[in-house]
Amino acid sequence: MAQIVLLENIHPSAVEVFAAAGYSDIATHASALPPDALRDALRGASVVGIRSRTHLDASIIDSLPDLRVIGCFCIGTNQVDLATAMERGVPVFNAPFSNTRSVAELVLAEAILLLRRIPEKNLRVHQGHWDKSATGAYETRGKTLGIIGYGNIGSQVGILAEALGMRVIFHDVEAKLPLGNARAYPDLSALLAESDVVTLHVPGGRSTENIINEATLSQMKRGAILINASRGTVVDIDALRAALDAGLLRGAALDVFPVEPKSVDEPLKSPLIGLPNVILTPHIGGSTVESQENIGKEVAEKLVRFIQGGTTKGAVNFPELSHQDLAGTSRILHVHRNEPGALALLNAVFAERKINICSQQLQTKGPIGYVLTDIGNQADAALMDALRALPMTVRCDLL
Ligand SMILES: NC(=O)C1=CN([C@@H]2O[C@H](COP(=O)(O)OP(=O)(O)OC[C@H]3O[C@@H](n4cnc5c(N)ncnc54)[C@H](O)[C@@H]3O)[C@@H](O)[C@H]2O)C=CC1
Ligand SMILES: O=C(O)C(=O)COP(=O)(O)O
Repeated sequence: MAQIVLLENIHPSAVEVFAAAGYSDIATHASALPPDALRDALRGASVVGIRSRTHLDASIIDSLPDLRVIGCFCIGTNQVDLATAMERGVPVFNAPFSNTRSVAELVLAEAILLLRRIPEKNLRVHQGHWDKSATGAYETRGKTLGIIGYGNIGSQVGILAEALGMRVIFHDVEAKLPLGNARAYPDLSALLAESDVVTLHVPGGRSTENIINEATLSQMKRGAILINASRGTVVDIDALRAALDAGLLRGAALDVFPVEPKSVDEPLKSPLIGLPNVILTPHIGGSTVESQENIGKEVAEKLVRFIQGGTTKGAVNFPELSHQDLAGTSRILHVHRNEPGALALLNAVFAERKINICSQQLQTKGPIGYVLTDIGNQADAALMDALRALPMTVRCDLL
C-alpha cells in the first residue's frame, strides 16, 4: 500500500523529483497490469502515475477512496475517465509537449523509409537477394505531405518536412496558424487526393474513431503512404489491409493499434502482420531517452505542486488555479459541485468560526468548483468536518 504508485516503467527522473520533495513511499511497476493486479497495486494510493496502456475507468477510480491526483506520464489522457475523476475531485495532469519531437522524427524517418521501399529491400538482403533497383524508390523532396491534426506534433512534422523539401498541407477541425509554407485544407478529401504521404496526429476518442476508413482510403492518391502514430482507433485496420492488398497504397507505418499488447511477451494481433511494405512499431513514437526523462520530471513536478500547494495549472480535467505562496497559517482545498451560493456557504463556515481568510482563489469548470483558501488560524478537525458536511462539497483537504 504505497502512497505513490507509478506504472509502465515511468522514468526514474520522476522518483527523483518525489524523493527531493520528501516522499519515499513509492511503488514502481515495470509494465501495465491486468485489472485485478492493477486494483491490488493501487489500493491505498493517493498519487497514481500511468502512461498510455493503463486504463483508469470509473470503476477503478471509484474503488480508490484515498486517490488525490493522477499523472499521465505521456500526452494522451483518453485512457482515463476524466469526467469521473473530475466529479470525484481528482485532477489529472499530463506532459503535453515533452515527447512531441520524438514522434515527429519517427514519422519523417518512416516516410523516407517507405518512399525508398527500405523495409522490403532490407528483408530481401537478409534473405540473400541483392536486388539493386530504383523501381518504386522516390525522394521526399518535392512530394506532398498531408497532415491530419495540426497540433503540437503535426505542426512540428510539417516544419521538419519542409526542411527536406516537402510541400506541406494540413487539415484540422480548428483554425490553426500555418507554420513555414504549410497550407490549411479545410476539405479533408482534397488533402487526401493530393498527398503522397498522409500522417495522422489527432487525439483519440469517439470524434476521431475510424476517420481513416474504406471511404477516406479510396480518396487517397494512388500509391500514397499512410502513417499513424496517434491512436489506434483512428484507422479502420481491415479497410487499410484491403487498400494495401488492392495496391491502392504503396505502404503504411503504424505505431498504435486498436488493441495493443500489455506486456513484452504478448504478440500483437493484427491483419497487417507479415506485410513487407508495412512498418509496425510497438507504440514507441514518444519513447526516447530524452523525452522519457523530461516527461518523468515534468509530470512529477506537477503532481508535487498539487499535493503540496493545491496548484492545478495544466490539469486537463479540472478548474485551473496557479501556484501562490502560502499567505496564512493553513491552506484548505475545497472541491464542490458548481452551484449558486457554494462560495457563500463555504465562507459562512469560516465566518461562524471567526476564521480569518488571508487569501482565496475560486475557479470553476463545468460541474466542478475549486477553492483554495489560506487562513490565518490553525485549521482543526472540527473546521474540516464542517466544510466536508456542506451539501455541495465533493472533497476537502487540508495541506
Ligand atoms: N505514438 C506515440 O507514442 C505518441 C502518440 N501521441 C498521440 O498523438 C496525438 C496528437 O498529439 P498532439 O499533437 O500533442 O495533440 P494536439 O492536441 O496538440 O493536436 C491535436 C490536433 O488534432 C486536431 N483535431 C482533433 N480532431 C480532429 C479531426 N477529427 N480532424 C482533424 N484534426 C483534428 C486538434 O484540433 C489539434 O489541433 C494524440 O493522439 C496523442 O495521444 C502523442 C505522443 C506520443
Ligand atoms: O504520449 C502519448 O500520448 C503516447 O501515446 C505515448 O505513450 P507511452 O508513454 O509511450 O505509453
